[in-house]
Amino acid sequence: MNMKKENINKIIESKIANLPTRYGTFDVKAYKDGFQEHLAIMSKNFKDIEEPLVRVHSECLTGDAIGSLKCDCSNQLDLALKLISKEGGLVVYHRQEGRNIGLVNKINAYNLQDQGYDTVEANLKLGFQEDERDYSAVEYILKDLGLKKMRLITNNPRKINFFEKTGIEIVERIPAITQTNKFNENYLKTKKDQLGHLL
Ligand SMILES: Nc1nc2c(ncn2[C@@H]2O[C@H](COP(=O)(O)OP(=O)(O)OP(=O)(O)O)[C@@H](O)[C@H]2O)c(=O)[nH]1
Ligand SMILES: [Zn+2]
Repeated sequence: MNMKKENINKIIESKIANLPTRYGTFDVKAYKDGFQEHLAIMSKNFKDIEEPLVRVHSECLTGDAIGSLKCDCSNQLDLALKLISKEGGLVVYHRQEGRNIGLVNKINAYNLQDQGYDTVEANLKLGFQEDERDYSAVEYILKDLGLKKMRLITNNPRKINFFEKTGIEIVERIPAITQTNKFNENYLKTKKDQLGHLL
């Protein structure tokens, strides 16, 4: 499931295209790494900014496309797109659904959560690690786009640890904190208590 280092050489890149959105017009570039296709979404002034905002957003079909209230993904994506359209920067839409266990397994994890397991316990019960994501394709993308320094939008210390080792300087961490609701309260608490999120 994890992306292997050796696959990185085989990444196929698209050209850059214009994408008008409700947040403004972005430049987009797609990358294909095996079965996973990722999207870099850049503000028009991205290349001119020395320390751009960067958000690495993990795919969440239920949150991003359907408006699920079980997680904070949709709100975080909205926040990131608003911020980069205002201040300049980049969102990498990283297609590692369900912390890279895929949609079928994530829905099975939700089924276990319906029975009382939390987000970490459910992953473990299904035979996965609590977080199966691998950010090496994102590293490739950031370097392809010439990024040297960034203001990283995240609460996740694992992401920070990974990108600190890439040689790209994190000059600032911007919290990705959005509104909680009664359905995602426990999810956020588990992220804080068990996954170490800076919430
Ligand atoms: N396996 C699993 N994945 C989930 C669950 N809820 C959300 N996800 C996935 O988690 C990913 C988002 O990760 P989060 O842990 O919410 O946030 P993060 O990206 O690690 O951290 P931030 O940068 O602070 O937002 C997306 O791929 C979601 O599909 C769940 O209950 N189980
Ligand atoms: Zn989500």
